[in-house]
Formats: sequence, structure tokens, C-alpha cells
Amino acid sequence: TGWIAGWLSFCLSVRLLASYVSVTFLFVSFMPVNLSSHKLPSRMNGDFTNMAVHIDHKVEASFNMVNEKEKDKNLIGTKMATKVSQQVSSRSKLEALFSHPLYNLPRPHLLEDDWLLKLKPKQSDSEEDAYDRANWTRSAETHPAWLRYHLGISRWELYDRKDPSVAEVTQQMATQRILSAVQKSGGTQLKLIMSFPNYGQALLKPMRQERDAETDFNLFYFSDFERHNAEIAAFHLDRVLGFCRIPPVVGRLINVTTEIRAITTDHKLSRTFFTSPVGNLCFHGQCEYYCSTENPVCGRPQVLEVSLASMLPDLSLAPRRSWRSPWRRSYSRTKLAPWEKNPDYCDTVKQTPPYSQGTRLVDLIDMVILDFLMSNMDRHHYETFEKFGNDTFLLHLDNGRAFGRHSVDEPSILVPLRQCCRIRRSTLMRLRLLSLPGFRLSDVMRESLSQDPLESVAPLLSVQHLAVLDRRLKTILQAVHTCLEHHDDVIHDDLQGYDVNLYRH
Ligand SMILES: Nc1ncnc2c1ncn2[C@@H]1O[C@H](COP(=O)(O)OP(=O)(O)OP(=O)(O)O)[C@@H](O)[C@H]1O
Ligand SMILES: [Mn+2]
Repeated sequence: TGWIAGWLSFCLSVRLLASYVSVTFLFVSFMPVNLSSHKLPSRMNGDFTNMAVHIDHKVEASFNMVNEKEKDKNLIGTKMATKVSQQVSSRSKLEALFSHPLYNLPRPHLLEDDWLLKLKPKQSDSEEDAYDRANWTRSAETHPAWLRYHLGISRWELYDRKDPSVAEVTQQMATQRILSAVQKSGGTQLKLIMSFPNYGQALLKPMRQERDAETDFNLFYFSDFERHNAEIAAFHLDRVLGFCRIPPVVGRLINVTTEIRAITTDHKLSRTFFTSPVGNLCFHGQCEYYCSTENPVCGRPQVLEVSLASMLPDLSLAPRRSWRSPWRRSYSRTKLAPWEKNPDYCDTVKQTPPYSQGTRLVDLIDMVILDFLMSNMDRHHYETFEKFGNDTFLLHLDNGRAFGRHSVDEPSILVPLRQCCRIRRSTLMRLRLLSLPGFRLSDVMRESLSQDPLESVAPLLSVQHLAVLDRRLKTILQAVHTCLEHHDDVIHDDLQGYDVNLYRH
């Protein structure tokens, strides 16, 4: 495999060289123009650098009081809890959450093979002549933010919440000039790949329906439109849960004329533009579902809300493996899936590689928890980076069908947790933390989403969608509780060897 590694490093070097040269050129030739009218708050994602590893005493007090309250629901308990939550609410709940020890667990020691991309080729004497002696480093001055984010991808997480380059990637996607827009093939619904002057790229999903439109109850989950706000909210939720397995996503208002139609080189896309009867500029692209004149994507009259997801490293550099979920739905109007017919389905899964070893099963349960909270029924596959084999985190890509309904919860999404009765200790403890008034999931989500530029247009999640998060979290904790009553191997103890008292709440 030596030559493969060499070849990959070579490819990366060539691409680096190309982007470095072009970046320098572009910065000199024309200053990047900021077309977005939305100012991003300076406090963007991930700049919570204070790694407080002590438990805040005020917050600890609130834990005790809440526990009291849970035991005997008397009036005094309620009053005390209210008082404490008033005290706590004066500071940022999100900040408090991210400074909690459970969100600052010691990172596993990473060896060279635990990084997705390697920068510098091992140079033999003969190879050395083929290169300019450019000195590539991880430093901020020489690499664009997207490249630093790619270089930070490891075996266990897609990004480090505290890595400033992740915040920078988000900021840049929201503001940088768009150089090109082409359709992305693969998948079923319309998506565009947008390119930026520093060679960064983003996957665009457009707003297709009113933000608060609930999914039609007569539609099957596989027929639902994708939602741009779901992609954005999913990124925030995944991060708030402490997973860091969704590529950074940000919202943006774009101009359909100047930022898509005028610059696209994609003729298949160009041909689908038209002006609607009320004078809005619309297009539909070409794809399997909803790419027709009857289902147009329209600006108002040119302005369109979109989500932009940072692109993962190119498949030629970092190939991925796609895994069919064992709890995949049947994607049929009539057939049942195997897990729907057999209550002991998980016993088989537990004995089947890769679920029989390592962390794969609890990783899948983490994903199920994320999906139940946002009611995503469309997780038919998940992906991993091939390089890391079976011992790695799961990418939570494609969240466009989440946050479709708030009036009901979808119990079938939680079936893997109920059937398997397994969960990571750190996940369970973070969920419990998020159920406390001082860190309430709906509150930290509201606060996290407020960092997105589209919040200034309208809340990315309506009050109802935020409120159901707390209800669904309760349901998850109850399911785990039921498991604990009937099984003794529920907890996958990933906190072994740590001082658990530090993490208790
Ligand atoms: N941020 C990303 N960077 C690189 N590739 C991505 C990213 N997000 C998604 N992809 C790839 O693009 C493919 C299609 O994306 P996505 O699943 O979001 O579209 P879709 O139209 O909803 O697909 P489907 O209909 O199959 O669910 C994914 O399978 C994934 O491999
Ligand atoms: Mn999809």
C-alpha cells in the first residue's frame, strides 16, 4: 500500500499547490467581495476555548435541586428549581454546556493512522527534485480554512468543536463570493455544488416549502421534500449532543440570478430557469424527484434561502464506504422490514460484524437518538471513511428530511434502542445533562441556532419544533430506563478509567 499512500500524498500536494497559487493570485487580483447583507456574530461556532474542567457550583446546585424535585414533586421543590433556573438563565446555557466536563472529555491519543489526510509525502532523494521545496504546514497563514478543517478529520470525529477553522469555514460559506454553481449528481433531489474563490466548496439545498409547513400526513417518509432548515438544525443538534459527525452547515440568502443563473456552466441546469406567473425567478434542475415545472425552486423574486454544507474531502483522496442500516425501512407502501417483524431482531445484529465488535452498535444508537429527536425517518444508509476500517465514527450525512413534523413523534425511529438496549455512557450522561433546566435541550438549541445568519429572516426551528425536542429527550431517557430495569449490559462504558465523579450530575 506504500505506493497508494504516496500517490494520495502526491495528489494532495498537487491540489494544495494549485489552491495555494490560485488563492494568492485571487487575493491579489480582486479582493473577495462580501455580497451578504447579514453580519455573522463574531462569536461563531466553536470558539469556546476555555476548557473548564471543573463543575460550576451554581450548576451543581441546580442538579441537586432538580433531583429533589423529581423525587417529590412538591411546591417548594418547584419554586426552588424556578429560582435556580432564573439564576442560570442569566448566563449562556450553551456556553455552560460546552464548558461542562462531559463536553471536554480527554481526547483519545491519536497516532498517525488516526488522521484522515496526511500532508507531507515521505520524500526520498529522487522525489525531492520533483517538488518545489515548499514547506507545507498546518498553519493558518498558508492553508484556507476548509483545508485546515479537512486536515483535522480524525478516526473518532469529523471536527473538534473548539477548532477555530470550523467556525471560519462556516463564516466563509455564508459570506464568500460564489464562483460557480453546478448540479450534484447522486441522491434523488436537487442539490448544487457551489465553489468559492479559495477553492472551498459547499453542497447547497434550497428552501422548497414554507419553513413551518408540516409534512403532509398522507405522504410516505420517502416522498417528503427535503428542508434546508433541517440540514442547518441537524448540524447544530449533532454538535449540541456532543457527536461532531455532521459537516458544518450554514444558512444563506442567495440571489438566484447573479449567484446561480449568471455563473453556472451547467447547461442541464441553465435550461430549467423560468419566470413564474407572479414574476419570481424559478428553476428545477434535473433529478429523480421533484425536478419539474410543477415543483420549482423559486426566489422572491430573486432571493432564495438555502443551506450550505461544507464538502467532505474529495472521494479520490478520502474514499468512503456506504453501509445499509440494519433498521432501514422497506421503502415500500406495503412491505414490512425484517426489524418490524421480529422483536429479537437485534440479537442477530449484535452477533453480526461489524456490530459484534468495537463501537459500531453504540455509534448506530447515537445516530438513532439524533434521528428520533429530529424525527428523521430517512436514514437508510450511513457512511464511514474507508481508511479507518470498522473502528471509526459514523458520518451523519443527509438530514434534509428531518424536522418535518412536530405534532407527533415517530416511535419506530427509536426501535433500535428498544430492541438492542445498548448506549454509550457518555451519551447517556450528556442526554441527562440536557434534560436539566440549566441546560435544557430546547434552550441550547435555540441559542446555538441564533448564530446562523438565516435566524434574522425567521427562526430556523419554530417554537413547536424546539419544544418537541424536550419531549422526545424524555422519551429516550424513559426507554433507557426501561432497558436498565430489564437488562444488565445496557451501558457501554466509554468513561472507564476517568474520574466519574467529575462527570456526574
Ligand atoms: N457535505 C458533503 N460532502 C460531500 N459529499 C456529501 C456531503 N453530503 C452528502 N454528500 C454525498 O452526496 C450524496 C447525496 O447527498 P444527500 O443524501 O444529501 O442527497 P439526497 O438527494 O437526499 O439523497 P437520497 O435521495 O439518496 O437520500 C450522499 O450520499 C453523500 O455521499
Ligand atoms: Mn435524502
